[in-house]
Amino acid sequence: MAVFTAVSLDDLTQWIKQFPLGRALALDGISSGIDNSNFFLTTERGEYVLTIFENLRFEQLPFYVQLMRHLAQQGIPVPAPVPNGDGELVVTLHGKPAIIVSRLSGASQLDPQPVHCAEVGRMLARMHLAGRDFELHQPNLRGLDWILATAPEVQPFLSIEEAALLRTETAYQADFAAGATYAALPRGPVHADLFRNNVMFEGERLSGCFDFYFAGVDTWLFDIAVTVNDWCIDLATGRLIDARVRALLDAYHAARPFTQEEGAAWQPMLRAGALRFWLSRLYDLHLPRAAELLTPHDPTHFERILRERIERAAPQLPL
Ligand SMILES: Nc1ncnc2c1ncn2[C@@H]1O[C@H](COP(=O)(O)OP(=O)(O)OP(=O)(O)O)[C@@H](O)[C@H]1O
Ligand SMILES: N[C@@H](CCO)C(=O)O
Repeated sequence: MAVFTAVSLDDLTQWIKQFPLGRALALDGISSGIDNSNFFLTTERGEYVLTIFENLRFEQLPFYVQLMRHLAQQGIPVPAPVPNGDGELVVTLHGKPAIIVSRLSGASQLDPQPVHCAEVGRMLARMHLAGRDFELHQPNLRGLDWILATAPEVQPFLSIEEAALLRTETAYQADFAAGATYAALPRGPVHADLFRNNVMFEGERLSGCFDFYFAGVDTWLFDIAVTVNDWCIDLATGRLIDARVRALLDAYHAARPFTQEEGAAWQPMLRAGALRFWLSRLYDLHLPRAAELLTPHDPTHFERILRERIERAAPQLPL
């Protein structure tokens, strides 16, 4: 279940009048998702998604919502937020921040083939380029600073082997991020959570991506590493599947060519992407928020991926 705030069609009768969407005709709770309450909303004007934010506050939302608007305006297939009559994108519903966005067509592709990975790579490159002139700035809130602050908090819950891996990898990433190669990497707004469940396909064509609530400014390569670590692996072992990696990277490179520095940073960045999700999953498992309602994701999946990336070289970036 993933509707934490109950909303009925009756609740929307007055509320929806602030939007240029006509009357609300149907409202269906969406069962997937672990952070927010989401509903498919049909109005006289079309199909939308209503999101009520359960954890993010008003002041935390402009970066994410404006970024979606900016990207949608540039033709990237992301949900477009609908402004109300006063031009506001985030409004109150049942005392919580809420938005209405356009509904994307398609369905998740949970068994991706190289053709799907190529679509994801092409879209990610276009998204990075389209974000270059986005004016708001927020760092990646799950970046290195967060990793360095959070690792000590989970250390007491770990086995000796896990604790050693977390310590050595955190030190490795801090060292890598202090170097000249890292400093030269191109940066901008990144999605930072572009997993299979956040992308829609119609057949072999990518029809959209969503869930921008981990977006922030970081290196583009970090975003690519996070994406490859989910789309291009054998889920059971975490091992990279070369044909998928090649397809994703070649398609990305065709739209936004990689730099020499990115080539040099690729292997460490794949490790950074794995470390970030291993740590957030460890944190959610061992230090859940008081109001956490759903089962946390399995951290050992990303521990396996991290060990794999350390032990086995990944295909190089095309340069
Ligand atoms: N704009 C959209 N168009 C079509 N479907 C959408 C849209 N936004 C969300 N959905 C659907 O709602 C589901 C939940 O959305 P989302 O993943 O953003 O929720 P969440 O609670 O933030 O999830 P999580 O944090 O677990 O990824 C998605 O899996 C998707 O099926
Ligand atoms: N993609 C994250 C969940 C938050 O969206 C994970 O797999 O840990």
